[in-house]
Amino acid sequence: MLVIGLTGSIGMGKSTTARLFAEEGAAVHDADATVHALYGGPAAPLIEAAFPGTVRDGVVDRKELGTRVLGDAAALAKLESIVHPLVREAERAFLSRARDDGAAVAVLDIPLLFETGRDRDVDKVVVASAGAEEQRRRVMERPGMTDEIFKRVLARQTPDAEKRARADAVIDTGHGIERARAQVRAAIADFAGS
Ligand SMILES: CC(C)(COP(=O)(O)OP(=O)(O)OC[C@H]1O[C@@H](n2cnc3c(N)ncnc32)[C@H](O)[C@@H]1O)[C@@H](O)C(=O)NCCC(=O)NCCS
Ligand SMILES: Nc1ncnc2c1ncn2[C@@H]1O[C@H](COP(=O)(O)OP(=O)(O)OP(=O)(O)O)[C@@H](O)[C@H]1O
Repeated sequence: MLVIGLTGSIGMGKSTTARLFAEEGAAVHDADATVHALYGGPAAPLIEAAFPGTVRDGVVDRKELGTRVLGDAAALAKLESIVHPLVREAERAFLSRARDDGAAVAVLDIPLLFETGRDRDVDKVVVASAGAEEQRRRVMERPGMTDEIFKRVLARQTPDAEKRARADAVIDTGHGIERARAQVRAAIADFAGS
């Protein structure tokens, strides 16, 4: 089974690209979605203990948690030390299931793939990317997003140019779905032949 690590900076089209891989038959695991699911279950008591007042009715309030951690490097590091081991465990279980199911291609969608050294754990790295202007436009459309938060998230992420330079394939999400789909197909064909 070929294991692809899919990443991209905030708003660059990772989730959309992951969906395109799924439509080509790949088994796909989404780290952000796993985090969100954990916040409604097993991680909630751990988060409440570390960041009191961020859990309501047993579910982590992500907006409140984001406000607490995105401007505070030490708080974000503490949150990541709680969350990342749980996400890695979920990824291991997913890969084992995908192997048992006979999947030819598995995709791990990991926003912090390079930042956490996970690029070393996968066979190929795919980066979703669009221009900086398009990225800003997409992210600023989101409810509650501010210039300040956007800057802080970017500061924590490996720059897009470096991500692209380190990728085995880049998917351009700035020019519509069909162009991105063709590039996803080309990447799968290229990896299958190498
Ligand atoms: C800060 C939180 C509460 C904000 O939640 P929210 O629903 O608003 O955003 P969401 O989770 O969908 O993330 C959106 C994007 O933000 C960026 N992002 C998320 N976490 C981080 C982080 N620790 N460092 C840098 N960028 C991040 C990624 O590009 C991600 O795709 C949440 O992202 C979180 O709990 N992050 C810590 C866990 C983590 O590191 N997740 C990344 C994948 S394992
Ligand atoms: N190939 C594409 N063509 C047109 N629009 C796209 C394409 N890829 C992504 N988009 C649009 O860009 C926005 C952000 O995409 P998406 O949610 O996939 O990004 P993301 O990288 O997963 O974001 P985040 O880092 O915040 O999780 C969405 O509105 C989506 O519809």
